[in-house]
Amino acid sequence: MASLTTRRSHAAALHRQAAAVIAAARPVLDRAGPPAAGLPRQRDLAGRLRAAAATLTPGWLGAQLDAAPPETPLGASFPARFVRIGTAQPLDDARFPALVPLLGVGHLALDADAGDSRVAGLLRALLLRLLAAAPVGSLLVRAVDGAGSGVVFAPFAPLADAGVLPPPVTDVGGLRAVLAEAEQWTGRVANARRDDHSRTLLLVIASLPAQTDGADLARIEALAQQGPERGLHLAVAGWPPRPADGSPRPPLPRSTTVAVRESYALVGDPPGGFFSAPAPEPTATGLNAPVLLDADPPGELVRRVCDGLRAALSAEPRLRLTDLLPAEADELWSEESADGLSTPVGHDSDTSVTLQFNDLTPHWMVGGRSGAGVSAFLINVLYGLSARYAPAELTVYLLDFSGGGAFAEFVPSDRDRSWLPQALAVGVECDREYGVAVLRELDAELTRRSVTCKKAGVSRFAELREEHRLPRMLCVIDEFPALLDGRDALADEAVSLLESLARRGRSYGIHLLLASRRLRDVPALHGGRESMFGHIPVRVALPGGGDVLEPANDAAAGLPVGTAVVNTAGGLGGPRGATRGHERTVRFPDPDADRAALTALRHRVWSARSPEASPPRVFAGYAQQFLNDDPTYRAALAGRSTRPAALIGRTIDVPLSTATFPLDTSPGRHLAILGPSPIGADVLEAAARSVAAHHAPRTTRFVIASLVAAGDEPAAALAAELTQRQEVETVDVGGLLAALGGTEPGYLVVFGMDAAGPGRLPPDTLRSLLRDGPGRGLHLLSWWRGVRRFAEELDGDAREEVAGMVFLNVPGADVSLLLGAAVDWTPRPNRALLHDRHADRTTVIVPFVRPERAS
Ligand SMILES: Nc1ncnc2c1ncn2[C@@H]1O[C@H](COP(=O)(O)OP(=O)(O)OP(=O)(O)O)[C@@H](O)[C@H]1O
Repeated sequence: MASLTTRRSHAAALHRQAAAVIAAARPVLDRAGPPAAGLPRQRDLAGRLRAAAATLTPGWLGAQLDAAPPETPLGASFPARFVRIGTAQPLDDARFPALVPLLGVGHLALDADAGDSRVAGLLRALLLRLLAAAPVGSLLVRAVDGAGSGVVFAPFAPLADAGVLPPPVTDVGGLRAVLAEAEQWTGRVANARRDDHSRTLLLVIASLPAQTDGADLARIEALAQQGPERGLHLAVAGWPPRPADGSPRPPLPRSTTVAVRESYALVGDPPGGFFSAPAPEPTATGLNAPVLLDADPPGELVRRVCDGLRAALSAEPRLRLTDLLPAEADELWSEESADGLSTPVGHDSDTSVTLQFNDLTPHWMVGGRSGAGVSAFLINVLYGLSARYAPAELTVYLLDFSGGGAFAEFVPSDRDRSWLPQALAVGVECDREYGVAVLRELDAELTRRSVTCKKAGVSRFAELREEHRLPRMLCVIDEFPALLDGRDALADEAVSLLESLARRGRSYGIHLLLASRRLRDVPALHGGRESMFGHIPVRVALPGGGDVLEPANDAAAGLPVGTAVVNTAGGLGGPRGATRGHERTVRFPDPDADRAALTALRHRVWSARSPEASPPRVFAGYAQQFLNDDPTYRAALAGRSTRPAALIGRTIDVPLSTATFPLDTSPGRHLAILGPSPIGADVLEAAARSVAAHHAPRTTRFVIASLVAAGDEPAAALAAELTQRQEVETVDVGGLLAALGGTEPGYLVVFGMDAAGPGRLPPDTLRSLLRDGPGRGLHLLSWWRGVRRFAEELDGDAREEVAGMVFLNVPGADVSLLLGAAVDWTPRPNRALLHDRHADRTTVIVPFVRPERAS
């Protein structure tokens, strides 16, 4: 980047030049008089205005973009006080470029949004001119495209990685994040010494997102009011917005307005000035000539400029992951964790910046907008730690709620069998239930360690380590706010577990690394020491992640991708300009750019594991579960089981234990699977097969009936398989009615029992089977497609008569009604709710499905 002094003197020269041109143009305009002054004079005037425009908008700022591509080098025409937006055409044969003042002066507001292709084209032309003219890296752009899902800015996508123009935001949440960043930006520049005033933020709004409300619009207006002196400028399409509540919005403060008409546009007066001559008084008439807006620049030209900017920006040497790892020659796992864990997270200039998980800085929180590199930062930290600390020194739990699958590389897969030996449990696309199960496990470990500490009479982990070789434990939770979502018992439990770990973890070597891209949704982030976040001293703000810092700390405003503000004092700021020992801005590497090194390191670490090491326990939210893979089922098949039980699926806990429903002799020990989903047939089939496996061959019998088409195939397959081990009878509805009154021990397995027809199941027979059957070893396993039919057949006594229920796609309200208690359940694919009335337990499970459903 050119030195500040050179740039400043270049800017001053251009400014002097521009002032001279304005001075020269004024008498020309003054002499011109009203447009009726005669055609030759107007042609002459247009000629002189063309010449003035050439001086005011040199290079990219005024070039014809559709003609031969400009050869002008990038970054050569700043400051861009004026920029061309089109061609004014007072007469058929008299034209001159239409310029508006923008950077350093005000804003641009177009009354149509980018749904009008001319507006979209103009925004792209404007953006191209400004990006190409500005010294590389000095102009940062934030883009909003509510109606167009971001397509307006698609040609500029290559700039995202360079940090110049992150992917456009398209919803109201994104708009608010961008506004917050712009507000921080204006605050930052207001506090800055003049030297810091070297970058400009341009906010381009192609269209406002749906649900933008009055408060958002007021924020845009306030930014427009304060922006020009503070390095913030706006180009807003679709302003004034059409009022939803009937109150019209005023023009955007300090802006040049452009009214888009059928075949041309009208340009209003620039902020603080008039186009009309001051005779006798200037009047606000705007530019007295229709303007053809600049057309969409050729894609090839945009590509060339973006590539040029990327190349220029990457001229600064990029950090590589290997810069954060121990030197190749060093042994793996050479560090001890008694006093803490430490790893470099990036470089501040040439100096490596190291962070620690220790007594002083026990927990970290990372924030950034989506796409800002949150996953990249976490991956760097995990590789940095796993190269330095052996599994005996460090164990990690990884929970990913972001849906990004960033931790998938740490678990074995078909393509790569390696895993991270320090990882104990990994939740890929987690459920909250799984997250809470992991936190419970950590909390239990914390309690165990506190007892050990008491016994040993010590209060610090480092002292405990002198007696016991315990590893430090790190729990990384990507998108942790997902755990706190919802106002239910699970969210309450998650909060209290996180609080307990945040408060007490430091003394017992248990650490949290929390990350999120939507921290603005988390209340109490700055609630002081009494809040859980008050116990998280290390704050890492990536681009758009200023929320992790104290509200008055604006250090993260305008960070490009690949950089982060690292603060070890809970996000606290301090006087700008003063050296802040607790806060550094670092560059960090993109691990994706170094895939080969990453894979090599993972294999090295994996190969160094102990021969007894087992892979981490993995919970993949999307993974289906099959009875044949279940350890409890296998044990039953091998004769290692005691009591008969129906196996329904896998519980969402750390070991993924089998969800079972024991079938003992208590009245009501029957299982009803409820919901229209055809998975009901799968669950019933698994339940029946697993029950059969619990009995020695030829010691029980099954009566199987399928009353619905969706049950025919599973019923036939079940019958075929069970016949090999037990006595099996397949019956139709008549046979079923007879079997209901039977007394022999065994199992009635009914697919689609609701289809027996209203009133066909004799109530007394059914009730006596439900009550007395288990005592005689007779159980009913059934799938009902509708909860209502089930409740009707059982005459309102359903929950008394049938102790086990599995709910599939049944709404939470219906479940609560049936169970007579409020239940927090939202039906979703690959999940079911298992209720065992006798055990007083209701759990979310992953139900077993038939192997044919494997996806
Ligand atoms: N240090 C870096 N320098 C340059 N580019 C980077 C850097 N870190 C990450 N990136 C790039 O930024 C993009 C987003 O990175 P990453 O997936 O880590 O972000 P994220 O915040 O987790 O995003 P998401 O919300 O999509 O999960 C990727 O294309 C990545 O290659």
